[in-house]
Amino acid sequence: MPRILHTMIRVGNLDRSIEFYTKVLGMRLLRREDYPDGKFTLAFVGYQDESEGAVIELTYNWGVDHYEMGNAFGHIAIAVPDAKAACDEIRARGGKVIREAGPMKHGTTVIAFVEDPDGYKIELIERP
Ligand SMILES: C[C@@H](O)C(=O)SC[C@H](NC(=O)CC[C@H](N)C(=O)O)C(=O)NCC(=O)O
Ligand code: NI
Repeated sequence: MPRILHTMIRVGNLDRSIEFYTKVLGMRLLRREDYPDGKFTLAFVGYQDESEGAVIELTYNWGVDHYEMGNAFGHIAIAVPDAKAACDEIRARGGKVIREAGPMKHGTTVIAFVEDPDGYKIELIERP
């Protein structure tokens, strides 16, 4: 049965991103690998091992500290038991909440949005 393994995002500062995904969002750094021939480093972060759940692949191209975000990519979604409490905790840990918890526009699902250090959007979806 195929399954989603990871979503890859390019980041401008790997340590900054690892710090955010582990310390602010509570993920684990699962593995980090340098590819000197390609001048890039990969770091995988997530809540479960890669054999158990989808993860985020942080790609750092050496010397590239900024990417144009454009308007096509949407977000990565995380399930949380209480979206408001999650926003409060993320703020307390220094994270940036860009959309407070509440029912989504045109719908009823309770969501919130957080922005990562590069400006990628992380959606918190309330799943009690
Ligand atoms: C169900 C949950 O996973 C969602 O992502 S719905 C969130 C909702 N999405 C949209 O409105 C998509 C259309 C929009 N025009 C777009 O291109 O992003 C959303 O972002 N709602 C915003 C809000 O504040 O509720
Ligand atoms: Ni979504």
